[in-house]
Amino acid sequence: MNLLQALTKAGALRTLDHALAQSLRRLDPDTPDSVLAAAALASLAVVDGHAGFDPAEPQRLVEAPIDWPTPEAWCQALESSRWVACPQAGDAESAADAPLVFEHGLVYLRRYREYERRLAEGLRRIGSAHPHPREQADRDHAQLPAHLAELFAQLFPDAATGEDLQSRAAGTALHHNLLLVTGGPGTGKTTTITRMLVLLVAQALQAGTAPPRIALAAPTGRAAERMAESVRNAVQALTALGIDPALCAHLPTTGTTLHRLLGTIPDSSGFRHHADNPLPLDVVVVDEASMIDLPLMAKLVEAVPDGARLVLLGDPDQLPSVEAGDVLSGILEATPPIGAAHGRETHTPTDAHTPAPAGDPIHAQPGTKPTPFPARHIHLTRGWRQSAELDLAPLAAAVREGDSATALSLLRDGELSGVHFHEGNADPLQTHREHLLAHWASLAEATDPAQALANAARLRILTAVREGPQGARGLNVRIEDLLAGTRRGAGPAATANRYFHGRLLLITENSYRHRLFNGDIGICLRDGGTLMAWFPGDDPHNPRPFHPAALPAHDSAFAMTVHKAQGSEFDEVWLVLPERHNRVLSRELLYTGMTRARRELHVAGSEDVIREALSRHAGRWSGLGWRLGAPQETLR
Ligand SMILES: Nc1ncnc2c1ncn2[C@@H]1O[C@H](COP(=O)(O)OP(=O)(O)OP(=O)(O)O)[C@@H](O)[C@H]1O
Repeated sequence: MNLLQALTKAGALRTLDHALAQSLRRLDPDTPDSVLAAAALASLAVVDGHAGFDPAEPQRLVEAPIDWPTPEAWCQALESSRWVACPQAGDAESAADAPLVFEHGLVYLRRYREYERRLAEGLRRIGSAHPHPREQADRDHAQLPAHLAELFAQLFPDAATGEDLQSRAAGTALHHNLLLVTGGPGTGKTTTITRMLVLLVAQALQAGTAPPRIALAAPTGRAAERMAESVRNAVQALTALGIDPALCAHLPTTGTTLHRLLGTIPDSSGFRHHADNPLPLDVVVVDEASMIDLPLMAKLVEAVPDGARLVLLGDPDQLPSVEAGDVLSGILEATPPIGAAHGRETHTPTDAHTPAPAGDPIHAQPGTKPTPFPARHIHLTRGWRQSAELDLAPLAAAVREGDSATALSLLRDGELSGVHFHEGNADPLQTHREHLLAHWASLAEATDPAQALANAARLRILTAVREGPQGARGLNVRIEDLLAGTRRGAGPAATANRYFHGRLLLITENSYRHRLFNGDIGICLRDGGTLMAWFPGDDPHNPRPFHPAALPAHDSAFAMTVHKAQGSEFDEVWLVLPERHNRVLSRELLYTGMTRARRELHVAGSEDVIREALSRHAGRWSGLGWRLGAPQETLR
């Protein structure tokens, strides 16, 4: 049995992966089996979130016992195949007639390799333009013109200590066009960026130029809404600090999704804004950057005009994007954080104003220094969001570090306020039925869709997996059956009566036509005789109604996977882990699930599964870090 047959027999491939391999075989019957299998696996890798596939570690993609070729033999077959391009340089476009690219140890579908190349090129373009050439000598706020230095001190009273990373971030942002601000929940990313925006406005007004055109964006509607709300709160706090309200008035008060920002085109994955029709903006601030996949980030970066700023905010310890990429990790690999950041690398770049000409960082001539990636990164570590109700920080830190002994002891001690461990409980829907059901049943009492959507965010079951007894799909079916039982004159089972008053829905594919996107959550409400599904719109007070039959692909959302919950927060989270280890479990998954909780966290799972999950990283295959010139030791 050859490799492709073995993969098919093991059920490892999707129809699409197999079809790709078969079409190459039809075009050239002499194509070696290992090349056909690599094509199928490169296609499969994308749905698993990878940019490409590593023939040296096929077991990471397919767990079934397969007699894999040796990496050397596989690489050799790939390099000599007519279907596989092996570009000479990371920034060279690959041959259009080869559907596969083999580069730096990864086999890519050409389209994804090109996204990666274009993204790297776009990031370098943004980062290497200097916002204010005449100020290039100014390295930090200490050298700001007096009027700005005064405002800076007002905005960042702790700056004088020299230890305050928030002021470092803002000071850096004044002089660099590509900035990454990372940190866990509540470390002040949005607060810092709001203050930085005030500085940029003041800088422009002082120079007698128009205030910068600023956009706040995020990958999902909910995340965009949360970001705008945080900015509005931060602005309020500034007004209280005595900052001139006229400056704050130039800041945006609403957020938008990346799709909306770029301008969706019905029934197309292209956008209205691109390199030839760039965004009419001077500053683009994007939150939840860890959720952005490779194609979307490439399109965003290409649409950022020359000379504009791009600020990416995110939590690098969260799960990578559901779709192909792990883009934020790749960028961070090439951009170590500036300044002291507990437990992380410290690095103060000396290249702050070295112009960074375009060029291949990897294949530079011997003796020449690779061009440093022209981005700046500040990692914020101090948690500012004090909640008397939920003391999550010590647990989140242990999970992030993969320290299962500490995580388990914190969970078992029960001393963290708001954190509850249901050890060995595989079915909270059984053990805590009344409490959980009371919440979902109450959703049917709302008559106002905006209120119903807000209430829905009070509690959520989050799962690691979709299938199986602890999977989101099975739990939703059971919850719907239970709810059908609680409704008066329930009639047919909920499963038969798919759309019922109070049903929560989760969109599972992007629909540009509806402006509904993967991960959006809505609620079915009956108004008179008509049942409509309501989803958040641009204005949180005015959700948009859809006829359920007209919706793009969707599921129920009483329980949902942690992956789908990225970018959302819920007052009470029930994190339900599978009984047995599953390869999707990782420390990033647990960390992301736990940090979705605002007031109360319940974890249901066993010691073995938690230990196993914390021993694994949710790493993805990606060549972005390498392409951006990351040092070998920082590449995952
Ligand atoms: N320097 C500061 N001084 C006082 N309070 C601060 C400071 N920085 C942030 N905060 C407060 O901490 C809270 C969280 O800040 P912010 O929303 O900016 O964090 P974040 O990192 O963007 O959080 P998330 O990732 O959850 O969106 C806010 O209430 C904010 O007012």
